[in-house]
Amino acid sequence: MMLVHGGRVLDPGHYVGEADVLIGEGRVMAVQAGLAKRTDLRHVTRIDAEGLLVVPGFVDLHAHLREPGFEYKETIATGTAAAVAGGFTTVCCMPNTNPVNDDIAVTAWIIERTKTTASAHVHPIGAITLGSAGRELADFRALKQAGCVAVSDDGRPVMGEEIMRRAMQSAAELDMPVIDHCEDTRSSGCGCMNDGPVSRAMGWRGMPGDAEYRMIARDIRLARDTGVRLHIAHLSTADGVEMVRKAKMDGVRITAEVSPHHFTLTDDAVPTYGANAKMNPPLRRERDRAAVIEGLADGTIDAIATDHAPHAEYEKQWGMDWAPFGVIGLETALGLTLGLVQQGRVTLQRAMTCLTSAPAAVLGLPRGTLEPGAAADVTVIDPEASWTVDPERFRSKSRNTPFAGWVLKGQVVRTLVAGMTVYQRPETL
Ligand SMILES: NC(=O)N[C@@H](CC(=O)O)C(=O)O
Ligand SMILES: [Zn+2]
Ligand SMILES: [Zn+2]
Repeated sequence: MMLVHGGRVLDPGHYVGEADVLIGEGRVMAVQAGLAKRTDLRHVTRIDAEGLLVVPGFVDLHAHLREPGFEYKETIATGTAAAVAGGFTTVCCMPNTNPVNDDIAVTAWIIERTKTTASAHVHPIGAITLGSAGRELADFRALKQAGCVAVSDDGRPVMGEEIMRRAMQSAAELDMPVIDHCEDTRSSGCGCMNDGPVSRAMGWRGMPGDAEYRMIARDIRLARDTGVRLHIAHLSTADGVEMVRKAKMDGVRITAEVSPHHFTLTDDAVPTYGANAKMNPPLRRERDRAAVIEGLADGTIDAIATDHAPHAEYEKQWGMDWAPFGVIGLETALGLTLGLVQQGRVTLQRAMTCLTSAPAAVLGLPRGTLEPGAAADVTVIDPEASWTVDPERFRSKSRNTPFAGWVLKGQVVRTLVAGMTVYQRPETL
């Protein structure tokens, strides 16, 4: 048994206040004030959390762990090591690996690899179409049975309306969420950043915001027809937020996520950070950034997801036109999220909800909670600690972040997965 004592527990929806957390056999046994004083618990291993915040381990419902196939960018081992260093104890991994996770053999392989190499829970996401090529549906029933928690062709939008409709019908029957990378490639084409004054000033090809808008509009219509649970990935535009808000009011089963880079940066940052600020969807305008923050605050956007997308340094050196899209995010998500809290844009409770119980609820996972009986996945945070982002210290294999050198306030001190310490802040910081 183990006792995390003296901290301020913030378990969204269940418990907020000073309390001790008792852990046994990998599960939460009790969350209660005064446990540390009980004589029968005198000999239990203790973790001092005084002055610290104790929260459920974060759930990332959108990350790219790159294994199998792109082990030079990331592996399940390094990606989950980065996760727990960032306070995440559950990671859902996108299927754009090589081979694509469109087949139970790949799903089984990922789950097996997780057992032997991962420091966090990993839930695979299966592909919508074979090879994510947009032509033939994968076997969702088999993928679900093998352990996939959702389906997505993330990175490759499903352009064909008829195949997306059939995908949603099939997913609805199985009650599997469809995670939607909303991009109409007819307008985003070969762009490398947001279309607007900055792209024009730089002479870089733009990706207009309406590429997102058009796809969200189509898929809300299909979701309404099919009754599927539709989850919008990495929402980036004001118009997109408005559409999700309206669909929710209309009773469509829709949820959405935003990534820390989209609520922190705008396309004004692209000339400074270059390819390390190249991602899909691209950083947008200030109006869009304000809208996604507003959406987070009012519940239109359910969850914060990292879209951790590691790429090798040499690939990012190919420059704006040729570098692959994507930035890493597992190790900076907490600091950037707390930035919103420090600026008074969202409450601490809302921020923690968006990292824990809300993403778990989107996928129906029994995680992101400290309720007695739940797995003892616990993150201990020092909300006052300021630290400088140094990509050389990342656990991730990749370094592609625009936040190098940024000073963030709020740091993970310790992470437990199923009651075991899997990360501890290094002494020398
Ligand atoms: N977000 C990105 O810019 N890149 C992702 C794909 C994706 O999430 O669409 C990747 O796999 O690198
Ligand atoms: Zn995507
Ligand atoms: Zn992604």
